[in-house]
Amino acid sequence: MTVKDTLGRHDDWRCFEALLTISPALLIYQYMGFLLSSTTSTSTSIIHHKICTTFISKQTGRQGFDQFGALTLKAIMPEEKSLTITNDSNNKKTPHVLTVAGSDSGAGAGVQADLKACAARGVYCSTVITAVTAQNTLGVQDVSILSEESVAAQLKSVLSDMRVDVVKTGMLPSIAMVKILLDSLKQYPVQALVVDPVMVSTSGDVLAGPSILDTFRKDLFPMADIVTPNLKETSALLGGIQLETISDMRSAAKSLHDMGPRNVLVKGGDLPSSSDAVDIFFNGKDFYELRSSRIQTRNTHGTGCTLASCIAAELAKGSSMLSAVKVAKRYVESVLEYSKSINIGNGSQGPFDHGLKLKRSVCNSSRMQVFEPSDLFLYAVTDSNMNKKWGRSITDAVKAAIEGGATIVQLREKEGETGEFLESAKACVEICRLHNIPLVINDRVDIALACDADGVHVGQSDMPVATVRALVGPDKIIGVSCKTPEQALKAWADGADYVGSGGVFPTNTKANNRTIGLDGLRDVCLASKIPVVAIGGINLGNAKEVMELGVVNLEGVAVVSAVFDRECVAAETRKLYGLLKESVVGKVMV
Ligand SMILES: Nc1ncnc2c1ncn2[C@@H]1O[C@H](COP(=O)(O)OP(=O)(O)O)[C@@H](O)[C@H]1O
Ligand SMILES: Cc1ncc(COP(=O)(O)O)c(N)n1
Ligand SMILES: [Mg+2]
Repeated sequence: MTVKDTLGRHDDWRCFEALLTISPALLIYQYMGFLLSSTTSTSTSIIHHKICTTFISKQTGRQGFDQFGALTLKAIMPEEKSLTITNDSNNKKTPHVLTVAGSDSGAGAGVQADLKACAARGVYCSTVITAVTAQNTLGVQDVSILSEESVAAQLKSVLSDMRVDVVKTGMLPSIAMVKILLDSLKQYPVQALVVDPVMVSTSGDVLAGPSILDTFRKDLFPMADIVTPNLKETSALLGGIQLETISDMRSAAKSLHDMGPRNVLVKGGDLPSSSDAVDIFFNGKDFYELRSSRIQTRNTHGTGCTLASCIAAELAKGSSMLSAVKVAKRYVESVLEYSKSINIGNGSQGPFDHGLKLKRSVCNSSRMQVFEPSDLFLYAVTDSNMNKKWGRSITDAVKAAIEGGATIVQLREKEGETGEFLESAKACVEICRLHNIPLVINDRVDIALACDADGVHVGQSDMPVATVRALVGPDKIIGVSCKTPEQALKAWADGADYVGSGGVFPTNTKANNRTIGLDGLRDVCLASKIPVVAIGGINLGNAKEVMELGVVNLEGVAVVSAVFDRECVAAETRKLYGLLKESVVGKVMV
């Protein structure tokens, strides 16, 4: 009987264990053949995984079916040519944290904070909810504890199917729940257990009563890779001791370590005597004083949950404990600093912004509109040499172009220092925002991100569009210079928003650039799936001719010298704008 036959009829892996003792190599051989020749269902792939991990650990003394395990298999069966084992990069496992915690309706702490922290740190997060709290920035208004059966069922659903790397616990409101969790972890071991012994919310409301303390100390802590109590929790766990100094925190970390966890982090967010936020990390051997500046903000609700989730996330990615803790602390400091002035709720403890995104819209500095094809109507592209020649700053050039009617601006600064360029770019962003005109940066994705420009324009030999898109995110504008229909189609497929097509006419700004003429422009426009702006040698003398092509997708013209190599930028831009408006009236699409 082959493994395939057996898998068809049984979901019980114990029969495979028996087979394994008879002929492990044969079984693995058949298993690999099966794996390669069929699409496996979820339940059979769990069985596969178990067979493999058991076999590999028996043979090698190592845990898990990793690249090492795969190589071991190859070593056992070198003659088997069909045994192609995918390498790690193709077979990368998604780091996965399971949080076992309470829900916070205000979404500042609890499961919601855990999900956001893991998402922000690039780790998948599943959830087992232990309680549902009604909570906001004023405090906790209600707590409903879920049934033990429900918690057990949630644990089983996730752990039996989803290959969790790290479990992180938050609110565990009953002794029975702690026991259920520990039983589940015995059945489905994970790489690490991070315990945030949540007892009291920042607002002072009780989330797990004192009766749980003994279970935490005796049952949960010995299983933990790290425990992360705050000062109140540390005091409660140690019989109500006073914690006023960093030296008190050190002794407390030592006493907690004696209860069995492999590492302890005593969090000092609430240490009144310290102007820094100091946490003490103890690994049983060395103490580390982890310091960050104390951010002055009301938005600290959920810092503890976030810190523990971020530690779990870093561990799931493969970090050592100390670096996981350091990264997590730095992350909390950054999000607090970023979110210090965001304003959610009327109470004294606000949530913060894990995704580092809300501030912009709160400050209303971002251009909220999405990109419109009509934005390309009169596209002004700056040139550092021309500005130098006429003795004007980039900001003055941009202001004048906008005054004259430019509908979009691109900073194309091929010379000069990065620091200086960034400062000018930031000033231009402000000007453009004021007038609700999009600002795009040529080539320099780093500058575009640093000044929060509206987009980037890249050439064929600059950074690939798909990479730019991955870096700048879904909401920035990306433009690409294209000479051919093929390039225009690729630009669209890679995630660009518009095409700049040319040079239409010969130009001094790009002396050796091949021109495509009006015919080339028409071909690109007809093939394109995104709007096109014509560029290259366009001026008052020929702009009308370009627009009167009347071809589909052609939305406007881009100009450099025609406006910036002139004494009065605003006046020239205005003339051009008028001309374009005239030619648009009665335009016929081909
Ligand atoms: N105002 C703050 N500025 C910077 N870091 C802070 C601030 N408040 C708390 N932290 C940090 O946030 C983490 C959570 O700490 P703490 O607030 O003490 O825990 P909990 O949220 O469990 O009460 C710790 O690393 C702490 O140092
Ligand atoms: C459901 C739930 N879990 C944990 C906390 C603690 O978070 P914090 O100490 O930041 O208030 C909370 N308030 N609510
Ligand atoms: Mg706190």
